[in-house]
Amino acid sequence: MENTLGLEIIEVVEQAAIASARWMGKGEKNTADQVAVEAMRERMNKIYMRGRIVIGEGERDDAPMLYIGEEVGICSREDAKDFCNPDELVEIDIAVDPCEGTNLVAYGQPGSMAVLAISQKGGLFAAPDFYMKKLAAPPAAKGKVDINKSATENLKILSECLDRSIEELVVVVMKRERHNDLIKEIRDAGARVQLISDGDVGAAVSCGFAGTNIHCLMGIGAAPEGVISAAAMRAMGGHFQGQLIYDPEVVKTGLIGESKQANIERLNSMNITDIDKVYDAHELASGETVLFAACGITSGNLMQGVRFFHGGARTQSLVISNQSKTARFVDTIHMSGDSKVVQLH
Ligand SMILES: O=C(COP(=O)(O)O)[C@@H](O)[C@H](O)[C@H](O)[C@H](O)COP(=O)(O)O
Ligand SMILES: [Mn+2]
Ligand SMILES: [Mn+2]
Repeated sequence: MENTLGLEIIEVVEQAAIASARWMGKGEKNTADQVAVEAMRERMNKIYMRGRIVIGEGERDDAPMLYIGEEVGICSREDAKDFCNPDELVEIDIAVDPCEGTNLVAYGQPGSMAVLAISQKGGLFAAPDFYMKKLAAPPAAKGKVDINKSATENLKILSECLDRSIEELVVVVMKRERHNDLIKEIRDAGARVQLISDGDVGAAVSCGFAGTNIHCLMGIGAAPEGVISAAAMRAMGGHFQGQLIYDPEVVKTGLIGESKQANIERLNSMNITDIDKVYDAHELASGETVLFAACGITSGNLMQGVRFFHGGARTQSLVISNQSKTARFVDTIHMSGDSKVVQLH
């Protein structure tokens, strides 16, 4: 699966990032999102595959979505039998966030990306559009930190695993009212907090790499983003745990359904009966092959954002594969038809 898809999915995230980056700093988050969705869909539909979107986006804010259940790829077309041999066909599931950090793009802030995760059919947890409590940490702390432990305990464990003092640790937390106590606890324990307004996929994946100066992600973000983050961490051997949050009182933003009871019923109707289950990366991204691909829209810890020149653009992407055990950074110059200049820097 990886060999045939690897290069093409880079182009999928590249095209989404380029489209969205044209709206960087324009204050129009829905447009930045919509153009990314359209570019991602258009490029995915040119791939020789039968793909199904298991995680799309847009339910929360009526954004234009690659909708859940949407079939993508040449081999999903009605006339697919003319091009695709069913015996050779691999059916894949895809989780997408064409513009992760729409606010970041709209306001020209760092850390936005076009991102997706791919696995065999059934290989990605079809997370509902709920919130998720998350804990991400470097490979050295995998299975040692635990979302059921307090932040203070986890920081002690992390400090031992990474062989550095708690004061030398940086924990990313989304700046939300719901995290006020968590932030205080982390600071009281001696660690430093990096507050982000949006974009917890980038923060989670940053924990997987030494040298990003991010050692942990704690707190509550969205569940779909949790699955995409888990795919990356599964592929690179980092720690990721997620627990669905269904009580609006905990989330505080109010964007989580009408009531706790209604949310529980919704989860049950989706066959999620163990509603407090803590999922690890292998459960959220359980397929034999897991691929994660992202392309920077605005620059962040992991990737540079899109840089335009005379109609062309330069992008930086990251593809992580559990099969080849690679984290591949891809730097691409996209030349427009009549480029007079192919800009190197
Ligand atoms: O920041 C985020 C926004 O994602 P997007 O809508 O694709 O631009 C995500 O990274 C967060 O995980 C999540 O969506 C957020 O925490 C949920 O929103 P909020 O209610 O503002 O906390
Ligand atoms: Mn997102
Ligand atoms: Mn998004």
